[in-house]
Amino acid sequence: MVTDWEDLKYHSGFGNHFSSEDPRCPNSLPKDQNSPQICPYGLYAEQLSGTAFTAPRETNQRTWFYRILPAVFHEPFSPVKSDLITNQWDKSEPNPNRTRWNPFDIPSIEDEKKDFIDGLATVCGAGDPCSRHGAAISIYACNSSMNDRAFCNADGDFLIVPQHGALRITTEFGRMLVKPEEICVIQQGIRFSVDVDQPSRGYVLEVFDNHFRLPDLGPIGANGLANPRDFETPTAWYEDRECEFIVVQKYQGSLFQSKLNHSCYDVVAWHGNYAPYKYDLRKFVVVNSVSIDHMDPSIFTVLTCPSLKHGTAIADFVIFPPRWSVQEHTFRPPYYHRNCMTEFMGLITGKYEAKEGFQAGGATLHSCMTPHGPDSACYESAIKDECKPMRIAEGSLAFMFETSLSLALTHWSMKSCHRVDHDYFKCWSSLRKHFTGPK
Ligand SMILES: O=C(O)Cc1cc(O)ccc1O
Ligand SMILES: [Fe+2]
Repeated sequence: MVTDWEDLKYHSGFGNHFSSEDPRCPNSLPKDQNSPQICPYGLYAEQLSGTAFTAPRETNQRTWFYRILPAVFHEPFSPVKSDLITNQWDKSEPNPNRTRWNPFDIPSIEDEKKDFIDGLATVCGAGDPCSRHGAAISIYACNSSMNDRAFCNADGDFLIVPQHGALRITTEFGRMLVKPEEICVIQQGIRFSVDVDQPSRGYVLEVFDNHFRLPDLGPIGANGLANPRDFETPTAWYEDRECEFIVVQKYQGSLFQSKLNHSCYDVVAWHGNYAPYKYDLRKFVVVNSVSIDHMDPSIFTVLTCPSLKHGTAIADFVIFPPRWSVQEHTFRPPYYHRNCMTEFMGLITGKYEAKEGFQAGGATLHSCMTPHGPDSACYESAIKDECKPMRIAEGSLAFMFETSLSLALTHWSMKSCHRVDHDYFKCWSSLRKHFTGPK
């Protein structure tokens, strides 16, 4: 069947309990119960648990699939070698330096065919999927589609930020088109395949502890930042296709593969609240100071993965969208700072206000307590600013993965990708004294 991905229908809302049927099979969802003796259309019922059975009701997440064959129908897993994906940090030398990467290479199809799985490389991370605590940040750079191959992450949830090229993502729940300036979340255990039309690149944040949720709004009130109704979840779609199909599963930081004799996208209907979603970052409602001073970037939090320490995230996903800047007699760019959290930044498009030389498709890492802030040119210009209302970051979109974990860097990111900008520290080397001395 030919799909027009631009016309796909989605369910709207964050964290809702959805009911979804492929329109080709009306009434395929069982009525009034999850496990009838025989399901409609002779489907198999299968539960996917995203939280412990006994998790409190407000956090409990699970989905019921009604599928042609249950996922259990597969050959045993065998290991797949992967040099680029890792969740083992003990081989890394600690390195507190401010690090900047020039745009990560996108492989040309003439050189080497690479799909989303082949093109996924870990940049940094901490913790461990075995103890279910930690996070990892990766880059994907690929040029071909995952034909009859699916990926399934048993270790945690993926938040995917496309930077170049749209992703056509097929999941067990249905399909979603995710373009640059949109993001998607595909949770632990959900099988998905990524198709691309052109060489493509983006960023991935993986969390092991918990699922992402919307941040609390506190005194902001009931509206603002990312509004729940703007999150979109795929609607049921299936194919009944016999073929040689491979599922690649990441488990304890290593890859394994297993063969099926059919497409794993055979879910005719599903219901539940454990489901992937996408979000258009242009819909974010920006809140900021309208009097004086620079607010902390937590006001730009789209999604947060909380830790057990109240108010402290395993990882926040924060964006720096185009907005009005109106604060008076204020140093408007980001302040100089040292942070107990670690900040990884990426640039989807345009420029980042506080830094020359930060390029779209590249990244920066400012590790915990490593000093950073605007470059010298930004400082000199901001202290002379007339502070009139003005648009900032027009046509630009930067983001930050901010984590309470202290991240270790991989050999790939520091050496073999050859993208580290060794002159990054020079951004600050022409800072000069402005001290006027005692009167
Ligand atoms: O370091 C950065 O560029 C990110 C950042 C932006 C900001 O406006 C305030 C604090 C902060 O860490
Ligand atoms: Fe910062």
